[in-house]
Amino acid sequence: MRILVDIGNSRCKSAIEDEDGLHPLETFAWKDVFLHEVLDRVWLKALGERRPESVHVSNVAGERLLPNMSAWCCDKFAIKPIAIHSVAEFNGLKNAYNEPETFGVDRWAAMIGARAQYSGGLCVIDSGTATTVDLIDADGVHLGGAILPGIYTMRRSLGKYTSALFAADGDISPFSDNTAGGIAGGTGFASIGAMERLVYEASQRVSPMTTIVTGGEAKILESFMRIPVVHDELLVLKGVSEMGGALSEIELGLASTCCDRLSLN
Ligand SMILES: Nc1ncnc2c1ncn2[C@@H]1O[C@H](COP(=O)(O)OP(=O)(O)O)[C@@H](O)[C@H]1O
Ligand SMILES: CC(C)(COP(=O)(O)O)[C@@H](O)C(=O)NCCC(=O)O
Ligand SMILES: [K+]
Repeated sequence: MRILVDIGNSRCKSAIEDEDGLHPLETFAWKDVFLHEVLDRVWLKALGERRPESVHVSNVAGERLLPNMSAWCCDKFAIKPIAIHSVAEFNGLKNAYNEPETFGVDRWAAMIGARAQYSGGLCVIDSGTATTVDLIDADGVHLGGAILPGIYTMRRSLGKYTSALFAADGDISPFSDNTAGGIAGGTGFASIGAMERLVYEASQRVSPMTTIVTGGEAKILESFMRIPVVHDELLVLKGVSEMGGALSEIELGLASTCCDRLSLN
């Protein structure tokens, strides 16, 4: 049994993976919490008497959360989480970046998760703190992607860079008679409109193509976009599972050893 983790710039998503598949755990906005309290409550409770063989992590939040998570895992499980990385090629998926390690590992995991489930051309949209759109042809060649602010981030940036505006998370409708509604609608449609245009551009290059949406804003995109999309909340974690599963026993043994604990002995 393994724990799979997706640390984004705002929230931490995780799941237990056992012989029955993936069991998603409670998502939390990690900047607002004491990590050990959340992990005690969420992970230990879900595990019961069980302990994971490994913890695999996709992390795009730098050093802000993972070191504390590692310390907690060493303390509770005597294992160190294994961070996965973007590489040039995995299971026939070819990274478009000349410097593959600079490609967001959550994007890489999402594409791998998509390819594990669908064949043919794929357009993968991951909308969270940032929104990313990545295009893969039927041969597994990644044709590149686009990055824009997520809806939540657009709203907060208006609050930050103007005197009179604020972050407004209301209903998305195109025309409003008040500031909050105007911000909610404008930023919502900025994202929805950008997605429709980028999916159009994608379909001019790759056809037929399945469009998959994931991330905290995926429900909004799914309900407003005027083109068929598949919504998969677990896309990144599924990719983490694929990549973690491909590590050799030796790599697993070395990487999951809890170094701090060993050095104490
Ligand atoms: N406290 C919070 N901080 C940031 N985002 C939040 C918070 N609470 C809810 N959200 C929502 O969660 C979304 C982030 O989704 P997610 O895909 O998990 O992002 P990331 O992978 O970038 O952490 C935001 O776009 C916003 O709608
Ligand atoms: C684009 C991202 C910030 C998205 O992060 P998220 O919204 O999931 O927190 C992340 O994938 C990242 O830091 N990427 C590195 C740059 C790149 O992919 O080109
Ligand atoms: K994202």
